Amino acid sequence: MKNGVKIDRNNRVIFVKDLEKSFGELNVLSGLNMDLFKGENLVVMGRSGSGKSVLIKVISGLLKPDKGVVNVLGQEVDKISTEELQALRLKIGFSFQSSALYDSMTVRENLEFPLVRNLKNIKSKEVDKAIEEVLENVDLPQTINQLPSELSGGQKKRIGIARTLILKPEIMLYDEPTAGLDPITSVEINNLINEVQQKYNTSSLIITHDLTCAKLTGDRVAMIVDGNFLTQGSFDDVFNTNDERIRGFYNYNFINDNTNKKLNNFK
Ligand SMILES: Nc1ncnc2c1ncn2[C@@H]1O[C@H](COP(=O)(O)OP(=O)(O)OP(=O)(O)O)[C@@H](O)[C@H]1O
Repeated sequence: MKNGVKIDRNNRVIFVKDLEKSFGELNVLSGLNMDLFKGENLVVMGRSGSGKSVLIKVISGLLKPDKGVVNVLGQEVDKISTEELQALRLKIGFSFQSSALYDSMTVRENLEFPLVRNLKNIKSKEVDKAIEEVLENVDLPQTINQLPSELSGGQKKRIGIARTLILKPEIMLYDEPTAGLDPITSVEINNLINEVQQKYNTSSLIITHDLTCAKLTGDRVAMIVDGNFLTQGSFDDVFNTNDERIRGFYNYNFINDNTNKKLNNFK
């Protein structure tokens, strides 16, 4: 148990079995198996082009698998209707690098948008309450009337996460949550990911190259090599290995990012 978070290993919110996905001659995922348990943060790492984003896209129904089972909250994403998939997606929060805020809208308007678009009958009092609550939870209530241009990179990221959380998703998918942030802000975002896990009881899949992020947020870390998870376990279990493919990933990360190294030693 991490920070009072309970992981229910009898409840798999996502399970992927023997997943295969190719593009022409390129085999990206070849028989991948994955479980995400209720309340768990699972970090998926792997070299650029190893198929991490493809995995997220298959799980969210944006790409069809060639073979295998992809079950999300009890439903097989490639077998359900478009309407069912839309309803399922409402239970999944996407925090992608591309999910930028609308520049011409205030923080309030940015947060209001997903609510009124997805919950047609919501009353304005409920909207106000939800906005207030989510801003408290990301620790930015004072920004409510500001424009994105008036926020720091870290604040924008927090509001982006708030915009996802406002629909109270059961699963969060984070794609490179700390990319482009300075090391201190990255640690703040990592802490926020853990707070979200606690406060919203979400299960999260976190795709990252950032070892500090993996160490701080991951209850379990999995490494994709050659289209499948080569290994998975605690951060220390995964990286405490002589396997050159994993040692290489680890060493390369530190050689190329001394700040991460300092932060990691600091923990
Ligand atoms: N729609 C597509 N059509 C053709 N090839 C694709 C498509 N989507 C992904 N690929 C290929 O699949 C491979 C895996 O891509 P993916 O984006 O999943 O990598 P990644 O592990 O997320 O990389 P990065 O860490 O750089 O984001 C790449 O070689 C990519 O070019």
